[in-house]
Amino acid sequence: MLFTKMHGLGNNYIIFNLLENSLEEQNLQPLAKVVSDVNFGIGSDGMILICSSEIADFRMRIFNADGSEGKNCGNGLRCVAKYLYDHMFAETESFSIETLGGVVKVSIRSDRKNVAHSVTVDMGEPKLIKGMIPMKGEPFSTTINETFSISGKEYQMTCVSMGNPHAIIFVDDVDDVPLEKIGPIIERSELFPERVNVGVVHIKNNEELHYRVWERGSGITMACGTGACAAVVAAALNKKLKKHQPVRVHLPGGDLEIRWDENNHIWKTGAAEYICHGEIQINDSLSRSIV
Ligand SMILES: N[C@H](CCC[C@H](N)C(=O)O)C(=O)O
Repeated sequence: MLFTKMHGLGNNYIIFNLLENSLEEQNLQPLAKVVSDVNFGIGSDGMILICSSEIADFRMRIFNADGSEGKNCGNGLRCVAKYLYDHMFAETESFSIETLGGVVKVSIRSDRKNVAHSVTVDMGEPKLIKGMIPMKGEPFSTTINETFSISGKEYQMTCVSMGNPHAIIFVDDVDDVPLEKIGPIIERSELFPERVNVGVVHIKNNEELHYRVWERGSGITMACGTGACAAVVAAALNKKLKKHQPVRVHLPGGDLEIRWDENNHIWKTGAAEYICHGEIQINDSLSRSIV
């Protein structure tokens, strides 16, 4: 099976294009763990399938490194958009992609230096009520800087869904937080029935913030596009940043520009790059591990 490995700010995915591979979509979920596992597969933060859609121009499915299916993936969307445009599946620079978290609109543009494409994605509207995150509690209430005690430690969290769930914690220094310790504890807390992505945020000034993530199903990654959107929403909800202004989000893998617009849509602009193309043989040992 042919694949393309791409990344958005270091958050990297193995992409299988089912528009040109005659692959059975439903049989591929177990492959996510195998291709993500460096010891056995190609090594990545997860796997993405490009599929046909009944309601949009294309459809994207995203699987985390542990094989769980995510409902959205901001960095993955930019990679898929660039791939579809570069490989002429998309005839125009703007098109729509269906995800489990909803349909998003993407637009490709060469960046100012005309060196590499940057991709702008309309990530749609953030969901703020507990029932939509989803998380335990009164389903129509929001979680803004609420204190929760998890495994004996208190965390002040603001929770946002960008089609996938994010718990945001404001800190003085994102690098001074043992995210590899608290991430899995919060991710698997009974507060979140579908688990949660955990992000720590430091507001640098009124136009910039730093963000680090422990991703649901993948652990620490270099960047998280939906998480960066959730971080900007949480900062505005906590009146740490003004709504509607562009915010530069600094992640370990690079920067994203995020804007929460006047129509309640979140816009994300950033790069998407190729890493390699290749072919994976579904031989006996591999097929044994994916059936
Ligand atoms: N781990 C996430 C999916 C990947 C999201 C992230 N890579 C992004 O760029 O948004 C989840 O299970 O919700």
